[in-house]
Amino acid sequence: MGRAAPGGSGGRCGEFRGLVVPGAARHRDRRGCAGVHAVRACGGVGAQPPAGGGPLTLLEVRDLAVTYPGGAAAVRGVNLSLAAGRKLGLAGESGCGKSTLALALLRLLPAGARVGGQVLLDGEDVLTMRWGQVRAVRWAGASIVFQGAMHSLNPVHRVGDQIAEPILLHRKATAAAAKRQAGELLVQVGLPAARASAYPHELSGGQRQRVMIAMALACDPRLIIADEPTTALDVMIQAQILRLIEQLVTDQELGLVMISHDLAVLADTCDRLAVMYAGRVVEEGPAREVYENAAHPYVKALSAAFPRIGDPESRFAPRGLPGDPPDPSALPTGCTFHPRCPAALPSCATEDQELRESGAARRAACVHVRGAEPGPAPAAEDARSGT
Ligand SMILES: Nc1ncnc2c1ncn2[C@@H]1O[C@H](COP(=O)(O)OP(=O)(O)OP(=O)(O)O)[C@@H](O)[C@H]1O
Repeated sequence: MGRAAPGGSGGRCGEFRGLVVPGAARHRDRRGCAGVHAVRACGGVGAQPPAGGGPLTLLEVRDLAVTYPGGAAAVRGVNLSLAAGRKLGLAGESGCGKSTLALALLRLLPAGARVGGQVLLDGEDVLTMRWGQVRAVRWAGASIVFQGAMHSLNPVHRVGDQIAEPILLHRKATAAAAKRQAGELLVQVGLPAARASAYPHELSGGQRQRVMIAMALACDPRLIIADEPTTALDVMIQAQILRLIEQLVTDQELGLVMISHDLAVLADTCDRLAVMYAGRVVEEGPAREVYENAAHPYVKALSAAFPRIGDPESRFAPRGLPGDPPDPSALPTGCTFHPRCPAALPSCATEDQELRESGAARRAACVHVRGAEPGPAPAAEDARSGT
């Protein structure tokens, strides 16, 4: 494994919420900067467009691996690709490595975590950028919305000030301009601008999550990473927040990586779905197809665990998956799912499986999937056509 992660910042606002997508040819800017020059002026670094002149892949994750001190292999060889304006869902049981992957994308892992592979944002490898460069470009390219807004917002600062802070820091805006923009952002996420003067405890859970989304949008990112953004919310508010995120992604042509343990939510919200088990992606493809017709036994079991409207059997008796995910510091040999797999063959205890084609723009890592030879992740453009 490669590099040790620099110390993660647990700090608030300007310290921890984003990375610029450098050289963004189509970078939009609503608040003071324009185009690639603006990205540079705001701290970004330039990247050349692809030689063939094809569409820019917004995010490309290559062979990403993360091991925590003590040997927990939390992410193992993950490849993902995302184009602007597309939504990728990342699912899996608790402990399968979803949040670790999200933190690795933004170089927010705790000190001591070992990271290997590449995280390319518009072609620039975030993992090899100088630390100062990463800090310099945070917020304006990619930003993250964490679950549990109450814990992410500072309870003693007004929400408007918290939204304005990254604008002040990274846009070098005046206090008056940052305040005005914070109000505009609140309106954009469906709250009155006057709520800027509220403290977090004066808002409902759904309103706080809207504030978090406003903060994530503060510096015009091109990529949003939403880690369980609706976990603590009731179903009605959850639906509103999901629609809001979807609308923002579509209207502003952002890329979205949404993390959830809830396959049904991801199938509803995202174009593509990648399901992780024990640190690896075990199935990937068009979201609704993967959810409704999974190829991997783990994904089949996971999707059967959710009740479906119109399917009385599943509605009244959603099936669980016996057993627990393995300890990432003592993974089983062969296919890591084999101890729990209802379809395991004797060879699964010794032979690992790589992702291979399991249908149009679909891949799964299972001995029962008899597709083409294992290959790289579909390119962003394939991902577009696969939905
Ligand atoms: N700082 C850490 N040090 C050591 N191990 C860690 C650390 N953070 C996470 N892990 C381990 O890495 C594995 C993956 O954890 P991670 O939080 O990424 O999973 P997850 O899929 O996001 O789970 P959840 O859905 O519960 O948030 C787990 O086994 C966890 O115990």
